[in-house]
Parts: sequence; structure tokens; C-alpha cells
Amino acid sequence: MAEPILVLEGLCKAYGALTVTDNLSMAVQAGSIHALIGPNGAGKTTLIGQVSGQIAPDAGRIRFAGRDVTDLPMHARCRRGLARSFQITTILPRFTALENVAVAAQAHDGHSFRFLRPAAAEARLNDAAMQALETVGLGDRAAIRAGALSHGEKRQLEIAIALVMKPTLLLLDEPMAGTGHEESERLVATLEALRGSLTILLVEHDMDAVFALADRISVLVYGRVIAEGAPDEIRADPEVRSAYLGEEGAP
Ligand SMILES: Nc1ncnc2c1ncn2[C@@H]1O[C@H](COP(=O)(O)OP(=O)(O)OP(=O)(O)O)[C@@H](O)[C@H]1O
Repeated sequence: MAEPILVLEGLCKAYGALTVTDNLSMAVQAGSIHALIGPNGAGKTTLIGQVSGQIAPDAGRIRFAGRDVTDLPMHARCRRGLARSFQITTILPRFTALENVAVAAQAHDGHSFRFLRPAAAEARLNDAAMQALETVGLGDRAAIRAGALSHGEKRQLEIAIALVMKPTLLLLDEPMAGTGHEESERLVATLEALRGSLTILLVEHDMDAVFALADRISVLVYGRVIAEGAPDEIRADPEVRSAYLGEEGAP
């Protein structure tokens, strides 16, 4: 089997006396949708922060696409194809959906258009932004101010903003949070359509979405992976059921 696109080896992170990442090792296979689940406070967001480069681990190594990126800052990891979806708070509400994505495209690789005249460069950025919006099903909302989009549409816009950076590994932290049933179904369809074109590491509490999408699931409890496997294995794992899914909550 090819080397996994992401390999975490012995990662540790503590806040004072609180150990949040506890000698954690795991691997994510290229092209897969890999879900990270676990109870509140298990350390999922902290782990995503360490992979993206926002949080420095106390110990351990992070390998991405065959290279050790542990000491690289976030923008350098992003340039190598590792993107984290932006949170809603980073969306510019007065800008249109298209402008939001175009701004992200420019920030990411505007320099590659520098040989073009400004108007041509802008057209390229807008084309790339439009393509990303269409991929997430927001093509017909391009001209709407982002502040006027529904909650679910804003979450789709976040994904479009991440996609325009052309990631090979996309980190998504609770994309379904706060969405209604229909909106989360649309987001699941959006992510399903991305399957195979990139790798997704997905932190999510919506178990319907997780079990619909994930090729593999890692279960995190107190900063440790207590189980990892295909959805059916995770669903049947007695330790997972008692630690997290709960007999009733398990799909
Ligand atoms: N900067 C920080 N300083 C101190 N403690 C922190 C910090 N960031 C996170 N924590 C603590 O670390 C623990 C893990 O937090 P984290 O947000 O990673 O968990 P999580 O699994 O993502 O939880 P949730 O599912 O609720 O989002 C929590 O107890 C949290 O309070």
C-alpha cells in the first residue's frame, strides 16, 4: 500500500496539567474520507489545529505527503496542499459569495497570475472561485452577499473557500454544526461528490453524516485513539459504544 498521505507519530499536547493529545499516532490514507469522532473535550479540534499548523505539539511528528511538516507554519503546509476550512467568522459578510472565494484564491496563489494584466488576473481568480462555488452547489448564489446566505450555505461557502486553495488534504472541523436536516444532507452530498478527488479528515458529531461518508473512523477519547476501523467495525465495537456512541445513539 502507498504511504498514507498523513501520518501522526506520538503527538502530545498538554494545557497545563490537562493532557489533550496523549501520545497519539494515526494515519490517513490518500483519497479517503477519514472521520475523527469522540465526546466533547476529547481533543479533536486541538488535533486538527496541530495538523494544520495553528497549534504546535509538545512532542511527536507530523508527516504530510511524504514530508515531515511538524516545524512548518500553517501557510507553508497550505502551500503544500494541506487546507483547513475557515470558520464562518472569517467569511466577509458584506462581500458576495464569489468575492469571498476570489479573495481566498488571491491570497493563496494570486502571485501565479502576476504576469497577467489586472483585468485578466481578476477574471482567472473569478473563474477559479466560480468553479469552487459550483462544486459545493452555490453556483447560483455567487452574487449574493455572504451575510445574507443561510447557515448551511455559509458552511458550504467555507468549503468552497478551502477548495479554491486546491488542497490534497482538507481538514473539516464540524461542517454540519448548527445545520438543519436538509442542509446537512446537502453538505453530505457535497462531500460525497468530492470523494476520491482529495483526502478529507472530518471531525463531526453528526453520526448520520459520519457513517454515511467515512471510509474509516478513528475514535478519540481523552486525547487517545481508542478504536479505529471501517464504519461497521466502529459501530460494533463494544468499547466505542459504551465510551461514546451509547447504545441509543449508535446508528
Ligand atoms: N487553548 C487552550 N487552553 C486551555 N485548554 C484548552 C485550550 N484549547 C482546548 N483546551 C481544552 O482541551 C480539551 C480538548 O479541547 P478540544 O476543543 O480539542 O476538544 P474537542 O474534542 O474538539 O471538543 P468538542 O467536540 O466539544 O469540540 C478541552 O478540555 C478544552 O477545554
